[in-house]
Amino acid sequence: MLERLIHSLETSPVMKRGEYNYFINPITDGVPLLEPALLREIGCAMVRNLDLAKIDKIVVCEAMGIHIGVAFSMMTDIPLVVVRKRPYDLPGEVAVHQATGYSKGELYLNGVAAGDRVVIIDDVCSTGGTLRALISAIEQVGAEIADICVVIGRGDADIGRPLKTLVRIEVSETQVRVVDTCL
Ligand SMILES: O=P(O)(O)OC[C@H]1O[C@H](OP(=O)(O)OP(=O)(O)O)[C@H](O)[C@@H]1O
Ligand code: HPA
Repeated sequence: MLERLIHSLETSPVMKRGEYNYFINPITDGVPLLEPALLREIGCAMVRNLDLAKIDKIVVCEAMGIHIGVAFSMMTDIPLVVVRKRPYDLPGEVAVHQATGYSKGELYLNGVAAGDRVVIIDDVCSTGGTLRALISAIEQVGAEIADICVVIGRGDADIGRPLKTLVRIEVSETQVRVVDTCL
C-alpha cells in the first residue's frame, strides 16, 4: 500500500521558495496532475488509520486539504468543514493567524460547534504552523479534537498533540526521500 504516493514523492521536483526547499507534488499542489488512484490510495489509508466512530466532522484547510477531505468524506459519509483564507463574518466565526515556512495569513473557521468531535486532515505538516492555527481555532469553539492526520510529514514540528502521518519524508535541495510509512 501507498506505492503510488511513495513513487510520486520520490519523483517530485524541488524548488526554492526563499530559503525553503519546496517539493512540488500532485497531492500538495495539484500539479502537474492528480490521478484518482492516488487519491483513493490516500483515502483508504486514512480510513484504516482513523477511528471513524469518534468523528462527527472533518476539518480541512483551504486549499490543498480540500481534495483529501472530499475523498475521505465521500468514503465515510462524515461531513466536511473547509477552513477558509477569507472571512465570511458569520456569527461564531473564529479567526486565527497562520504562518508556514514561506507564507503568512489569516484562517477563518465556521461550522464547528462546542462538543463536536473533529478530525483535522491536511496534505502536509512541515513547520506545523498551519496545524497549530487549526488546533487553536477548534479549541476556541470548544470542540474536541479526536485525531489529526496528514498525508505527508516533513521535519519534526511540535504541534502539542499526537499527529498521524501516512508517510514521513526528508527534502534536500534536489530531491525528496520517503523515510517512513504508517503501514
Ligand atoms: O506545516 P506548515 O509549515 O504550516 O505547512 C503546511 C501547510 O502549507 C500548505 O498550505 P499553504 O498555506 O501553502 O496553502 P495551500 O494549501 O493553498 O497551498 C499545506 O497545504 C499545509 O496546509
Ligand atoms: O514543500 C512543500 N511542498 C508543498 N506543499 C507544502 N506545504 C508546506 N511545505 C510544502
